[in-house]
Amino acid sequence: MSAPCVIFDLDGTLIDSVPAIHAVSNAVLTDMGFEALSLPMIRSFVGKGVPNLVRQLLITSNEDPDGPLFPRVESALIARYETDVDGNILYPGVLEALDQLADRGCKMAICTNKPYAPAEAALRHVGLWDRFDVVLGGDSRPTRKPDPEMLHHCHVLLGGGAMLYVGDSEVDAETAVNAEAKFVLYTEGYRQTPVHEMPHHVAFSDFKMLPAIVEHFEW
Ligand SMILES: O=C(O)COP(=O)(O)O
Ligand SMILES: [Mg+2]
Repeated sequence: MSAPCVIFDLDGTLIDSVPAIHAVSNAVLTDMGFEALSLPMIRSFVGKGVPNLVRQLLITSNEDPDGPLFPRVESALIARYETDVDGNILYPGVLEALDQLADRGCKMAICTNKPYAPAEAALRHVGLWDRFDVVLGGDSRPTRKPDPEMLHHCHVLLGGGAMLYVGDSEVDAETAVNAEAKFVLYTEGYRQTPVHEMPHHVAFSDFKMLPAIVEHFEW
């Protein structure tokens, strides 16, 4: 069988981006006179894109998520999101795993709910920008995950054929179910649900394991 395409989620899958999102969120909140929030709390807001993050920041700050503060917080957050990239940290073994998958002939893509521009900035920061054939962000398509359209579109842009989707969260598992895609769960990201309660085909905790999972996947 020819090498499958491998489509990756970004936040909590290839990079630990919560330190960056935490710093950006707290800079925006404190600039506006609100209290800073803890890192675990911010982590629980990541996975559904910027609109959800902004809503959660406002709700936690006792503000109306549908009120006039929404666009102000959203634009302040997006402005910083692209520049404050230092807190994006590559998970161990990712580069080596991507090298091995590329050597095996796998086409690879990113399908993230993070908007495209900060996704590009984070990928450049960790040295991954030139590793992917396609990058789609949360604002690249009319809808975002868990709507399957984004994953389907990414797959089409890669040229179709056998495909594995690799992600860390409940949103990714739901997207894979909606897309009827084979889902490989990275267990060390931001999920809040026990692994056995998340629909997945294979789970792994160390990127060293990923090339063998792709090689021996039972279709
Ligand atoms: O920005 C987010 O909310 C999540 O991004 P992800 O889809 O890469 O996990
Ligand atoms: Mg994720």
